[in-house]
Amino acid sequence: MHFTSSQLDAAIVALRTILPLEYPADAILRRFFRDNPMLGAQDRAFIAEAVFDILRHRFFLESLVKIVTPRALILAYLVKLQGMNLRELASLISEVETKWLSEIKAIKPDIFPLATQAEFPAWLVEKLQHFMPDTDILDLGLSLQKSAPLDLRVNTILAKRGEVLETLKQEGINAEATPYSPCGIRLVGKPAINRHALFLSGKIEVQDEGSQLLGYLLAPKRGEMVVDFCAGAGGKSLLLGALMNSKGRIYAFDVSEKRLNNLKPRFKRSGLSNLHIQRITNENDIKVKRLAGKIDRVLIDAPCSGLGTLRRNPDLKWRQSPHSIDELKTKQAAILSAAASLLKPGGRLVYATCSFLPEENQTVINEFLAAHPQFNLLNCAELLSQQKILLDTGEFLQLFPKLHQTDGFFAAALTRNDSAKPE
Ligand SMILES: C[S@@+](CC[C@H](N)C(=O)[O-])C[C@H]1O[C@@H](n2cnc3c(N)ncnc32)[C@H](O)[C@@H]1O
Repeated sequence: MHFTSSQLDAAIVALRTILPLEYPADAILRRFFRDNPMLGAQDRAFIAEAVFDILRHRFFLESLVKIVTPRALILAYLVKLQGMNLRELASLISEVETKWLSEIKAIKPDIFPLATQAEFPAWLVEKLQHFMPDTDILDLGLSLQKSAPLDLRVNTILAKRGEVLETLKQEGINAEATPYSPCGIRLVGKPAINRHALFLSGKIEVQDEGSQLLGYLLAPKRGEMVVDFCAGAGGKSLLLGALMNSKGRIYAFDVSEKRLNNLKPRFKRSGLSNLHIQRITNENDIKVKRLAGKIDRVLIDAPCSGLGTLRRNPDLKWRQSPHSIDELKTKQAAILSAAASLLKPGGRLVYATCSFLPEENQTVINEFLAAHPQFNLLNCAELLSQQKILLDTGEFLQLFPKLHQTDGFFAAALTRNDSAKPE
């Protein structure tokens, strides 16, 4: 790799801008690129990769550095993670830096405590130790230090997966069908897919395979009434619409106008006509109450810590805390309880998070079931096998990057007993 001093300087400024982590790293980086239009495509690619890799390995890199500065982190990254040798850097670094970098060259992560090796903050290791042995914590941490693949969802309203794979192949884009999701494609590498004709024509969307499986777990049928309670930018609403062949009605609810606005252009591209996008003020909004007992399928993609997406959002480790997780638990329980009241007897509800913490997952579900005896748990492995998806993680769906090459999703499926009257 030919590496220039201007690339080094730009990466240092980018990292300095991001490191306070007051906002999501990807949003700050996007703004940084907007404010620095003179950076070329190669510079941007280098900076983005360096910044995210440094965040993924920040605890290790910081333990190699005497005084933590953006420059020291980038130099340690180049030598330790990019394997750059000191001769390549000679014209860019001082004598003191050369000496320090040669001293750290042989240091391996395994001499450090578990939290550093796993790249988890101490509070998270402590939480995980309640239900996982240290070897599993390390495995989980290591799997989340890798960068995530780019997964696509074929919009089956407009295209077939085989056709899309063929088109990508003809263009030299290396891609394969995902192992579980019937409409998923996994790319090798990261081509700029959002400028591709398949994307612009609505035939494909970017969506992690794990996220796609949530749609198959809900399995909405044509003509049904469906609610995507925390629709956000609508990744899952669009999949639900395609599974329903655009027949029936989907309400895409969210409290965030901004996120719902991001759904609008995607909806336009999708060829769907059955999506009703509605902002709600909170989970008890009158728009929600009006639909009580009328809905066949409810998806709750709950606001969560996002720790299962650390491959993509490594900065979440510093943006979450035991306190924020306590607050999320309360919010998740309130949303689950409000959204469940929408369900018709015999209907299906899927509660999902991209977290691997039981307190955001099993605990929320178990407490809900204890307080709402008219709801029963359904077995996720059986529901998926009804969709011809052979993936058995037990009664809950629980996905891990190391085992499934997806983000760390959790899902539970519930049904309301036929005999129960809506609340
Ligand atoms: C995990 S994100 C959803 C992502 C989205 N389903 C997708 O596939 O792109 C959680 C969403 O919950 C929304 N949210 C937070 N509190 C809410 C509430 N009380 N009612 C409905 N949505 C809420 C957030 O604005 C956020 O968009």
